[in-house]
This record gives sequence, C-alpha cells and structure tokens, in this order.
Amino acid sequence: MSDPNGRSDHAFPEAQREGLYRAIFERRDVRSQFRPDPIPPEVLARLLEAAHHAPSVGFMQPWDFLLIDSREVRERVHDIFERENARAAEAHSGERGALYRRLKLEGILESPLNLCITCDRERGGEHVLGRQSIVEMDLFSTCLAVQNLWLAARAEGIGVGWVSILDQQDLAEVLGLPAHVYPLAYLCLGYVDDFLDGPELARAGWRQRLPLADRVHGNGWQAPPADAALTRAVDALAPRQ
Ligand SMILES: Cc1cc2c(cc1C)N(C[C@H](O)[C@H](O)[C@H](O)COP(=O)(O)O)c1[nH]c(=O)[nH]c(=O)c1N2
Repeated sequence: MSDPNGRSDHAFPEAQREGLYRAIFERRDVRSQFRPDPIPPEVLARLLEAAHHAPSVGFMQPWDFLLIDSREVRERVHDIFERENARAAEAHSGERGALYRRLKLEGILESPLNLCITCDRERGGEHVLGRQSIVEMDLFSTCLAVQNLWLAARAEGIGVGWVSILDQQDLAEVLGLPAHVYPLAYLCLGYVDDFLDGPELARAGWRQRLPLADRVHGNGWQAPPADAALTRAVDALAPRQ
C-alpha cells in the first residue's frame, strides 16, 4: 500500500531515510585522509555485521573477512601495489600519464587497518540456488558485502579505500589463501581528517560522473520506456556531483 506521493506503508521515517541517502551520496573512496587512530572493536564489529547481512546468491554467504593489522603484511601488499601500479602507469602517456602518476591510489600503510574480503568459490557445495546459470554470482554477492561495509563505515565516520591495483596471485600468496578462495576486495580502513565532497578522480580531472539520464533505458537497450513520464522523472533528477 502507498500514499498519494508514492510513500509505502513500510517506508522508514524521513530522518532515517535521509541518513541512508546521506551515507550513499557522501561515501567516498579514501586514499590519503587517514588518521592513525585505531577503530574500536565494537565499531569494527558493526561494520562486519553490516557486511555479513548483504544479500547473496542462494544465501551462499561466500565471504570471509581478513583483518590485516600487521605492518609486515601491509608492507608486502604495498610492494605488490607498487609493482602493479608502475605497470598500470605504462598504459598512459603524455599529460594523461603525468596525471596518472600524480594520483594517490592507495592508503595501505597510512590506514590503521587493511581488510581483505574474499569469496570462497566452493562454499555452499556444487548446486547453489541461483548460481547454475551465471557462475560469477558468488563474486557479485561478495561485492554487495563490500558496499554494505562501505556505507556503514561512512555512517560511522570511517573512511574506506578499495585498492585493486594488485596482482591477485601475489596477494593470495601473501595472505595464504587456499586456491578456491578469491581475494575480491582489498580495503584500507580508518578514521579520516575529512571526507572530500566529491570523487577524488573527478576533482583531479581524471573522469567525471556520467549523467544519470543517459544511463536509463526502457524495454531494451536504448529503447524508450513504455511510460514516458518515467523518463521525464529521471531527466528531472538534479545531477549529483
Ligand atoms: C571495484 C573497485 C575497485 C577500485 C575502486 C572502486 C571499486 C568499486 N576504487 C575507487 C574508485 O576510484 C572510486 O570509487 C571512484 O573514483 C568514485 O569515487 P567515490 O568512491 O565516489 O569517492 C579505487 N580507487 C583507488 O584509488 N585505487 C584503486 O585501486 C581502486 N580500485
């Protein structure tokens, strides 16, 4: 049931809804604003609980959370990043290459805690409900745990940075992962001096947010929706940063 302005009987009160949208729109990927202060265990527990309540294909819950606070391990991971980032930089030349080389793309050593969220590709056995047709659904499910944690962290005032410029084999070896456990997300966590008011890559001039209206299609790729009012509604959306 919904009221005339489309609000469901099950909607949260305005202030709670605002809190959720604030976490979504103010979440940032953090690389350089980390403070050294440790995250209290009870706060970290809330973040992991949020991650663990993500949806997952066939309720597989394929994720594990490796809490990495060893300086020695983080230095080994940072070495992997350095090698991979040097390789990635070779793909860009001229001004773009100079801009790439100026970008800070990790906070592995500055953040007080690193967190690797893995995906156990064998969890739930051979026939996981919903995974027969598209076998990557365990990876996609694990990504949702990452985003739950990322939004919960923003609500707690904790910064998160995802570092993917890493050789997966080398990372798996450093972390001692079994062959069937996929290192899906390597995250840097910590309190921050501040949250930027927009994506750092946009501020640096690397790439801007695409207009939402161009991303919305109807009943097929670039087909119009049946109800033109829907398109007008999306077009009317104020472009966010
Ligand atoms: C799967 C995946 C992987 C990465 C990222 C994100 C995601 C989703 N991002 C962060 C990314 O650059 C950032 O999300 C966008 O620039 C948008 O900025 P906000 O997250 O809105 O601040 C990211 N950032 C970075 O500095 N180094 C990295 O290796 C990565 N890798």
